[in-house]
Amino acid sequence: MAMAMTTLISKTAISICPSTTTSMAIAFNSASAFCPQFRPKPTSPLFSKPLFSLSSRQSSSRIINAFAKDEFSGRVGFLGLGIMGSPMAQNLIKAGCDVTVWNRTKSKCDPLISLGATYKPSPEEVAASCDVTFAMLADPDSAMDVACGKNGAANGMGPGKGYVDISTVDDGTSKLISERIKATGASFLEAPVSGSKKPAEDGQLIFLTAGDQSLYEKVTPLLDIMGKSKFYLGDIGNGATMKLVVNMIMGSMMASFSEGLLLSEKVGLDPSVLVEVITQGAISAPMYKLKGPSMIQSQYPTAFPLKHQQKDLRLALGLAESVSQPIPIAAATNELYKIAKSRGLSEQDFSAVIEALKSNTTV
Ligand SMILES: NC(=O)C1=CN([C@@H]2O[C@H](COP(=O)(O)OP(=O)(O)OC[C@H]3O[C@@H](n4cnc5c(N)ncnc54)[C@H](OP(=O)(O)O)[C@@H]3O)[C@@H](O)[C@H]2O)C=CC1
Ligand SMILES: O=CC(=O)O
Repeated sequence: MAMAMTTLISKTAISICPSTTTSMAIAFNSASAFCPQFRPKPTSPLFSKPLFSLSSRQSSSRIINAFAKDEFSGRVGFLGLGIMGSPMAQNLIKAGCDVTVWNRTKSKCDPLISLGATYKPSPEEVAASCDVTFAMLADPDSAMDVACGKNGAANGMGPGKGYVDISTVDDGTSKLISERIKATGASFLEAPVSGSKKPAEDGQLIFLTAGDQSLYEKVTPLLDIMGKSKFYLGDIGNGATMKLVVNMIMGSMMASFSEGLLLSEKVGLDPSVLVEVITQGAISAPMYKLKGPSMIQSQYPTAFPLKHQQKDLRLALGLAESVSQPIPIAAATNELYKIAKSRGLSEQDFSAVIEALKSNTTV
């Protein structure tokens, strides 16, 4: 399994052509055919990337491939317009894509309709009217329901179409959705994202994709509008599990950071100084500087809802169980998020987990 993944990754890496001015120009002209106002993101000369990922700039050869095949005429569906789905769909519209939207709570479609999106009253009708449909749903149940339920997207899928599920779910759910979509003759790609509300707004997400490689290639220009990089990880399930491992680590980091902030305060240190010290050292992570100051003020403006972080920990525990891997730190962390949920903090940012460590929750 590990061997197979490595092979795939290196094949992907080998297939990247070096970007030249000419090839980039051809690529961007082709992308413009899909989304007329498509503009490449400026790339920093200092930008560094892992060997096996594709930054927007490097994937120019794939943009050419996608349009040379001309299998999609460019109608893009988007299902699920929450914290993440809304800005992602907005970026597609702003890039000039022909976007059709649906959301369970219809009012969340209105700002996108104002920007030029078309509305359809069910996932089935979105899928039927689009060439590729993205889905950004809360959890495994909603992802399954929107894809495979009554009036679900699968009913509108068929040969030549593609379904890209970007929700964070477990590999089992992703495989079930894939089977249902592929039974219609359509292609399926799982593509959960790393990066939160702000990266979604800024088109700076990281896509963790797996499934039909031809669909990956076709939607490359769209992923490049919404994100800064993407990984193609091979078989269905690999993207979902990579996302769960990343979020398992993130949840534990936040819990540990919370303990540190509270301990420093209790022993008479200034927690803001702790944040500065961490920021300058080897354990620095953008998250600490971003969330620390508001956590110290007991403010948790929602970027990544705490209920979703707990869902990801729960799914990571299931994943670890399936391969008998002990993850005691994640297990303890999950309990902390459950306490936070029981204190009514589900809809707040996941940094509100710090409240579970306080004797009296005041939020
Ligand atoms: N926020 C973040 O920082 C990140 C989130 N993620 C993941 O992305 C996904 C979406 O997250 P986010 O946008 O933050 O979440 P939100 O809670 O803001 O949005 C969830 C979306 O799912 C829809 N939904 C929920 N339940 C159902 C259902 N039963 N049937 C149909 N639709 C449903 C909601 O519809 P409605 O509006 O009607 O409630 C909404 O569109 C999650 O899997 C999350 O783990 C990944 C990376 C970052
Ligand atoms: O899933 C959350 C994120 O920040 O990534």
